Amino acid sequence: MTPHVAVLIVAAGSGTRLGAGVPKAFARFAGATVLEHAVRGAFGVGRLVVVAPPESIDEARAIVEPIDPEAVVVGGGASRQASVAAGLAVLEPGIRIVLVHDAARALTPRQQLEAVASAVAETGAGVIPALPVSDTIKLVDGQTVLDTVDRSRLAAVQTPQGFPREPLDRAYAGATAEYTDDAALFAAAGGIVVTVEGSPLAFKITTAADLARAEQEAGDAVGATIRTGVGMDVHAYDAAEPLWLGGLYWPDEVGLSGHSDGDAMSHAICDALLSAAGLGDIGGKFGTDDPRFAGAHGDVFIRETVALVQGAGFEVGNVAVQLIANGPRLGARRVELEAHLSSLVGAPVSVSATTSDGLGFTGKGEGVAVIATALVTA
Ligand SMILES: Nc1ccn([C@@H]2O[C@H](COP(=O)(O)OP(=O)(O)OP(=O)(O)O)[C@@H](O)[C@H]2O)c(=O)n1
Ligand SMILES: C[C@](O)(CO)[C@H](O)COP(=O)(O)O
Repeated sequence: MTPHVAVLIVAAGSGTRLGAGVPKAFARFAGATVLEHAVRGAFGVGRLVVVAPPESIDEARAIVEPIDPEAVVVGGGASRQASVAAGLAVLEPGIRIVLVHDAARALTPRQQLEAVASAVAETGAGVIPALPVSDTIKLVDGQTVLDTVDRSRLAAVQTPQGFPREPLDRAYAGATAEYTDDAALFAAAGGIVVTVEGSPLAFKITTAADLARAEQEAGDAVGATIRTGVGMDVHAYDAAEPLWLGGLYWPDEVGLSGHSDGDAMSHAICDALLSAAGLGDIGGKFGTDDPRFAGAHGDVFIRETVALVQGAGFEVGNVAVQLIANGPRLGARRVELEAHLSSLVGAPVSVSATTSDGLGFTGKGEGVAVIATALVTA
């Protein structure tokens, strides 16, 4: 995750044109709400702020927090613009780039969010994804056609719309009119806006037909390729070593021995990811004879592994990992551990722990075992 980027997902609309009987963010397709799909698609790109219908903040939190425990959820306003303003008001001071994103564009590829953030960092301008217009466009008065518009100069624009934070804050603070998108408001305040290529998958769910299309697109994606993988690692305790587990340092805990830092949790995650992508295992990719990895911390292995998995054409869906050991006790740091691993993997990582009831080497306190599973899609 890039710590100075925020993704502000506006989800406070009523969804009148959809007519689902619930606010559009809570309408469902492909087994999840519109909001859940949108948050999963944006997770890991930056700090998440979700703007929800004010009367349904708890319902929104119950959807958002299992995916990103650090996300902030606030109530929105009567217009999209007011909802964006409510989200901007709670951004942390360190945020320098803001991506404003419609929850209603729930299937937007993560690459589109990353491309917009990179383009804002490179250009310092407002950046919006756009697609060419494929229909012939007419200027009409009622049913009378007045003219044919030159479509080569038209673009249909999507979200996320990305901006440097300070000029965006200023533009919102000074806005005196309602705009249908953030780029128009930013440009009205004197900001420069450029486009990057949008994606057909970033279409806005507006009507019932759009929701049916989302169902079909999500089904097609699932039908494409889904793979799971499993990984396991074991390390012996070594009281002379510091403890590194899950990429975190654990002061006052007995360490683990190993060629690297003995971080069995990170290594099991790498094996699960490599197994899911059909890329072999950690021993084959980062051999003990490779001096680059002698003493390396777990985050080095996880980053390299995720790059290999992505290079093979896969996106990580999620990872689940279980520690089997007498110690350390994870409870007090589980949220921190999950957030850290999730940001390394770029997808949700859930962590659990158990003991083996005094049986075997983990039960006798000789070492730890860690099992991980991973899901990837292509
Ligand atoms: N007061 C509002 C209005 C809209 N939005 C959000 O802005 C995005 C684009 O709005 P749109 O798709 O037009 O949603 P609705 O306003 O809900 O739709 P409708 O006009 O049909 O009621 C959506 O993610 C919507 O939740 C919002 O956060 N607050
Ligand atoms: C921001 C937006 O999604 C860009 O296309 C769009 O303007 C919002 O649409 P709305 O229906 O007017 O809220």
